[in-house]
Amino acid sequence: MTEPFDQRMRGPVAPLPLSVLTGFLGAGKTTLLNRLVRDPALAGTAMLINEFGEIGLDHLLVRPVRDGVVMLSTGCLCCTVRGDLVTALESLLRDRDNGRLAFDRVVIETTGLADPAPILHTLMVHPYLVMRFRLDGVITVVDAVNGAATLDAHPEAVKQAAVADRLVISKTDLLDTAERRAGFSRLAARLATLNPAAPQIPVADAAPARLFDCGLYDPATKTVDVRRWLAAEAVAPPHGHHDEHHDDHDHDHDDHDHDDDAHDGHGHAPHGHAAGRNGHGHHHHGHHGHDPNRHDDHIRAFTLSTDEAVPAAAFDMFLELLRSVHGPELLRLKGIVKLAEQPDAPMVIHGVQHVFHPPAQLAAWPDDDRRTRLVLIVRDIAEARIRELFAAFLSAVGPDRPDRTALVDNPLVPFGGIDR
Ligand SMILES: Nc1nc2c(ncn2[C@@H]2O[C@H](COP(=O)(O)OP(=O)(O)OP(=O)(O)O)[C@@H](O)[C@H]2O)c(=O)[nH]1
Repeated sequence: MTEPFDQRMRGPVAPLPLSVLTGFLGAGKTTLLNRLVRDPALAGTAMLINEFGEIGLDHLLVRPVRDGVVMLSTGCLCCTVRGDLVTALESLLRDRDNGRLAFDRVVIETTGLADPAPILHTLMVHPYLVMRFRLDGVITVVDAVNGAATLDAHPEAVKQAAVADRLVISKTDLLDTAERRAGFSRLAARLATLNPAAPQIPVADAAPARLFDCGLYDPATKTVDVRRWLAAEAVAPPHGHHDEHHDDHDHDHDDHDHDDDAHDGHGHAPHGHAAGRNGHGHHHHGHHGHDPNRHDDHIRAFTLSTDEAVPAAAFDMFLELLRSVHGPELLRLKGIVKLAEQPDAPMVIHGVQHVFHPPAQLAAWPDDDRRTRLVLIVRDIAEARIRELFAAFLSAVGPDRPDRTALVDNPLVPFGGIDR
């Protein structure tokens, strides 16, 4: 049997699932959380609510039923209170360990302005927290009516959507005119382009079963579920010669029906959902683009996969180059990797920008698909460059080959200057 996420975590205390709930100001995070805390399925959930500004109104709204609500009122979670986040999580754990609080899940609601990356970083690199929590996923609330304008105006909002594991579409009840519905169709297509792997869940359907347990570890089966976690099938196949711009999209029909289950990749539906999208070969925005500098035109999701096993040292170098050269633009990377040294015990990796969760090695491949698969969400990096770099590090390329030597010797070269 495979062990949960990280075999080093074997021991008396299983890591607790932790979800990050984000979404721009006014998107409807608190409204959603208020509903969720009443759900019996979340009875054992501690909520951490980050407040922006001095007056903590949110805690008045969220029922303090579970005794697990902790307020962070020192400002924006992303920049000023990561220390507070650590302290708050540590104190939650202490209370739990001492029997003062009972909970088996944590949800952190960020402020609307927060860049979720530093929060994820805190959780991925803190030596104690990384042992006690496993990141279950990022849930991003997007307003069905105002979402598009928000994406246009705020790069943080685009990033929040791009790093999500689940997108919750709020205010769908306000889609009461043909114009709004048309606008929403475009928004949905736009979100599917930004983040094809994240199911879009109308808020009315946003039950705990569809929002939580999207991490690598599946509590239902008590095993890792790489396929569900990676959702690589939902991400568009290689775009061939296309570059990172999407201006070649000529479809204007909308195949995203958000009122049914087709978009929920959770549980048993992910493949139908993925196949439906992949049928189109690539994703399309619809025709909403009057601003050529839209933030999301800079973001794209794609997968790298190979049958070849890659030497651990070469893979490390590949990641190191990605991180050092394009860390800030590497919004998210998830993957399962076949190492040459141990091809039967794949490595699972997960990164947000330049920060990576400690890699976990699985005891065995979770299913028949034994390829290395990486899902990347990047901003302003040409997919072709990364494919080139990846190819250069595969085992077929000998360590003595000049192109790899050039890559290793000069990390600034590969994204610009390799002549092949
Ligand atoms: N009609 C409608 N209104 C909603 C919905 N969700 C939220 N709202 C309203 O939108 C406003 C903002 O909702 P909040 O839940 O406070 O949003 P938030 O994301 O927590 O906002 P911040 O804390 O400011 O970041 C409130 O007036 C809500 O009543 C929805 O699904 N439908």
